[in-house]
Amino acid sequence: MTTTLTSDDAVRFGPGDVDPGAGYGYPGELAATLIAENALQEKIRALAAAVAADHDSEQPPLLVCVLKGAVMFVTDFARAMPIPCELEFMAVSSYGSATSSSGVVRILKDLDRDITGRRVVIVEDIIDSGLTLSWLLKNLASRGPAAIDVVALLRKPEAVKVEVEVRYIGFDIPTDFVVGYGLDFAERYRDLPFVGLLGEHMYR
Ligand SMILES: O=P(O)(O)OC[C@H]1O[C@H](OP(=O)(O)OP(=O)(O)O)[C@H](O)[C@@H]1O
Ligand SMILES: Nc1nc2[nH]cnc2c(=O)[nH]1
Repeated sequence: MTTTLTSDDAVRFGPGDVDPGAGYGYPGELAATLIAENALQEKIRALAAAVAADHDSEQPPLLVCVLKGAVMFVTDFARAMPIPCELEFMAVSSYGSATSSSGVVRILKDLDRDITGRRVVIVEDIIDSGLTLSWLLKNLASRGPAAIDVVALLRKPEAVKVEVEVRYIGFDIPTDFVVGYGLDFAERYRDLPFVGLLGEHMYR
């Protein structure tokens, strides 16, 4: 289910090449496409089928979307699920406007309801250091759910500082800072429909 990508899978472009960020108002800001829109959507359908196969419609999963990064993922994921699911949102932040985790997770918005006895599926865009997810798992586990699983679109295996048990992972990717499809740099680029690499001149 997990596709492993290396730096060689990044489609880099230079002067004279088509710049995929240009059509979205970001000309000259990206260095490469890492995961194209169709590859993302195909993977999301596979992840939704795998999660649905482990649940039954009698006890619909409660998807907990981790804002803001997972917002694009959860909307496509929920619509690809062949069984009913319910949605909740939680906003946490450990990055602020930086490109590495501060390690301090803050709740910016909590869940709106009790999750006691529910089968929770945390929907995350990316596991980088693993600090956010490990904190979130402990926090939600203390609220008495029947089960907690995690579906993450992206993971950076070489950056992980805290090992976390994750059942469903879309892509293992290199450690480069990625943007697009919900992932930002200083709130920009979330609106891109693909995952790309930011040009180094944009943040160094
Ligand atoms: O594994 P980690 O190193 O903890 O990184 C992963 C977290 O970082 C991002 O959130 P961020 O704090 O940037 O907030 P955002 O989703 O609102 O952009 C991302 O959405 C994950 O939640
Ligand atoms: N935009 C973005 N946010 C992150 N949060 C943790 N890792 C990343 C990353 O590579 N890109």
